[in-house]
Amino acid sequence: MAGQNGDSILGIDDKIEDLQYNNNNNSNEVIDREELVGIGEESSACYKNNQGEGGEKDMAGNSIHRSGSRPQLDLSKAEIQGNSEERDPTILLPNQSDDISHLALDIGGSLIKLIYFSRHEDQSVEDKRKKTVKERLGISNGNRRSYPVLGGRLHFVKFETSKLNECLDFISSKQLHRGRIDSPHWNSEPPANENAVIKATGGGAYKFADLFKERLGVSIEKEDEMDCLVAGANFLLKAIRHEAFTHMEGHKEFVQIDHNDLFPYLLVNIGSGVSIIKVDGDGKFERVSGTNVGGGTYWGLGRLLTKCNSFDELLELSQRGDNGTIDMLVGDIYGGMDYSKIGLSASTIASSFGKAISDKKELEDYRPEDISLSLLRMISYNIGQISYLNALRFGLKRIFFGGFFIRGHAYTMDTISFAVQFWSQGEAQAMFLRHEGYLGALGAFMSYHKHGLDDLMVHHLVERFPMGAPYTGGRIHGPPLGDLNEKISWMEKFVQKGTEITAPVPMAPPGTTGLGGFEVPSSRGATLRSDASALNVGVLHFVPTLEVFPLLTNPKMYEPNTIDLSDHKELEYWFTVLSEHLPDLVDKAVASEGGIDDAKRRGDAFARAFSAHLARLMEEPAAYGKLGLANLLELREECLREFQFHDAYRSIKQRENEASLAVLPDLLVELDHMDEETRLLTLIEGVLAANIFDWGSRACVELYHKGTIIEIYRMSRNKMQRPWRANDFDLFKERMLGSEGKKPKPHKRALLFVDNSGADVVLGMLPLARELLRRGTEVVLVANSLPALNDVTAMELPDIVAEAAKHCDILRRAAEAGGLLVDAMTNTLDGSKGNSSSVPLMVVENGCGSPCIDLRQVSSELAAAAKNADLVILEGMGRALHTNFNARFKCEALKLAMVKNQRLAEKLIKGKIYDCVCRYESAPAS
Ligand SMILES: CC(C)(COP(=O)(O)O)[C@@H](O)C(=O)NCCC(=O)O
Ligand SMILES: [Mn+2]
Repeated sequence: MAGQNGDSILGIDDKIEDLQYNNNNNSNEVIDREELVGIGEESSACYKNNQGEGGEKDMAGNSIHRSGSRPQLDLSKAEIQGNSEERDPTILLPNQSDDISHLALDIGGSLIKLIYFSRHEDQSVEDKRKKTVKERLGISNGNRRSYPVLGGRLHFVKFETSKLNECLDFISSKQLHRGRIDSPHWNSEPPANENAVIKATGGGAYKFADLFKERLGVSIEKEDEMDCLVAGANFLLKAIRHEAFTHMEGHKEFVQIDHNDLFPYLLVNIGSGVSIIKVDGDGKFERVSGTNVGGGTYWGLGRLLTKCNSFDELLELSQRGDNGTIDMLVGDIYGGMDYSKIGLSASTIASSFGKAISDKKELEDYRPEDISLSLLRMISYNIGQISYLNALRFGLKRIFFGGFFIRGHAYTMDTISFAVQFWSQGEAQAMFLRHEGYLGALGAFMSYHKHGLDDLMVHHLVERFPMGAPYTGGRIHGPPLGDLNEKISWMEKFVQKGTEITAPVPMAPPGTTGLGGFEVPSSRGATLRSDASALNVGVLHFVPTLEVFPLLTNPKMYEPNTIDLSDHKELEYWFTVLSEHLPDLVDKAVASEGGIDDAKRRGDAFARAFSAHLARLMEEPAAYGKLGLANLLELREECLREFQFHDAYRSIKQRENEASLAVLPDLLVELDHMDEETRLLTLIEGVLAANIFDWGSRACVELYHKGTIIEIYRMSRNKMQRPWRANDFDLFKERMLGSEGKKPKPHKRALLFVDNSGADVVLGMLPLARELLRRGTEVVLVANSLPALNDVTAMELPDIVAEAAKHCDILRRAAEAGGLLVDAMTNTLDGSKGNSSSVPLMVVENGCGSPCIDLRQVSSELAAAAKNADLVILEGMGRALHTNFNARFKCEALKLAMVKNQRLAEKLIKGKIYDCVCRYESAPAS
């Protein structure tokens, strides 16, 4: 191994230095095959699948504490009710013991909407290191509330009101009614059952109160329906980033709502009937109008006229309808012509169902499809028009539509939008809500006192889309299934249905006439997913410890994603990349769990689940909110965790750490023999070169089969000559070393967002950190909270630092000062007990478990560390390119990455694969 046989770590005298990168598509060969003779064995030993190594040990052999992102659910005795081959079978989880804190219901005329909150187990381990870091960073443990707010998840479930018993069974089987309702302390024991109270709104809260008492022994506390609708809408609009969207001619676009400029607005809730509410603030509203022609009318009339059995079936029929056979159109009156003088196209509906007067036809002569579409258009236009007239009445520009009538149905939304646009001549805007049907239930939920959720903000909420009940849109009740065997067999049985479902996305090109009418409904796909809206609602995770990164110059304008996936070609490309990577990822994941049969089943289930997500998003990219590459990469990690793969690259990371730590001492010696300027350049080159160790890049993974870690590292260093494609090194050098004899002040505190394990962190970022420490700058290493690909985590870093510190005084003293060596180190370089005169080296977690980082949601630890920082260093493709490439900071920023993807290199830096980015941005003038 290099360093051990006398070769220079930096590649001087390197015997493979003449080897060239070859950027041809199929051959990312860095190392000539002949040169590889003799290293094959070592190579495969380094990178072979670690079958049979299922242990959960860290580098030091200690057990790893897994901070799983979900508590385990008891799925024993879970069963499918009825025929499991049915389209929407019901699954009950009789022994599920999720820790339910609050349950709220909206019992409407057609549907029961149920929301419940399950707490996270408090898994935070407050070790000595964390305590020291907290002390250093001045983070107090005091809570601004008089009672704790723990993280947890909010689940959304619905039932047909006609099947109330199913709802009661569900509540009972999951013991939702025995929650810790109104307990001032969430960790106290549940109250006595006989006093249990459930908050509920909607007419059914009155109608079915006795039944709830009889069946569940709980009292229903009724909440006013309008209060609840408004509270629910206000909560969603303030707390969920991608909640409201416009939908015009099949095009969905999320609208950023400014919390300080939300009121007044018009809320139109389309349930069985329609309520039109002017909202002026929290709890300040007036029901200004309404109409009895609503969802109930569509369903009621539709059922009579078409003999459909369900609302969804009726809606599905409309997808194939042609309302022109039954509606009287302008063209029917004007001999096929537009009535252009008043802006009406020939296809505009002059009179809904108007043709039925003149035709000598009976009901049976009309196609049910046409009737359904005609009804849908009639009701949607009418609601849109009445809503607009009310908006006009009060001078309101924004109209939010909610209620389960909409069901995420593209054509319904287009029709309403069209009516608002047409009558307001573009002055008013119709917006829709992703949680459209849950406003009332959410409001009832918000009415519980002391759950402490009222002042939660956007950054406290993370929406996840686990596989399970909501995904297939079946009547599968309960939270997304918790995990393991039942879940896997569920996946095996049902995921196929999930991928078969066709989303209500526009299939036909936009077809307006320009004169105020659709020629063809632009959003009518061939088929309609039966339960469109359920698919668009995930599980809301409340993470009260998340904060906005304080060093962002303009958090409101901040967009983490660099690549715009609304470009369909781009979307297709990245979907292909992720799909093609899947078999390799599954191999690694299964191997990380010892390759046993259970792991293989889980691996298969993961692959199906993730592919189903991709298929779903390919159909409707905005299904889960605004989609960026970072979301896709995070979704993959979440999906792995869902199938209990907590660290697929664990063994690989461990090997790479060990190999890199073995050569670190030699590297440090070499660096120390250099003058300041050469050293700084060498350090930055080192970071860029070592970023080649990326198991998420197809090209890099191919490389690893051709060389050992150290060979690849040295080769990469040798190819690291400047100019780099984006090269601000001279600016950075001037800031660090000064010019014309002037010595600049060192930075006070630098935040180093580290990326991959192994050479990347050990031979790249740690030596850079050491240089900063040497200059008197405090260094905070910022690492992932949860594993993602081969990224190093905050939990793993202290051991790595401790190992490195054994051979370096600067690191040792700084690590001691930063509380990293509390009990990890015994052998110091000089055998002495460390003194803490050094500036500290600290480690904080970033709050995420993805290769990218959204700086709107970071850990409170990181937010605290940022307060005194004057330099941010973002490293790696995920953190510095896919996300944050365009982010602007209040302090200086250095973005370092090797571009390990040809397409990204062309797009971002007009370069080629393996080009490097060194972007330095000075602090904006204050
Ligand atoms: C997942 C990654 C962002 C990780 O890169 P890193 O942040 O470790 O530098 C990157 O490997 C990536 O974008 N991979 C997909 C593209 C590809 O395989 O070419
Ligand atoms: Mn990485």
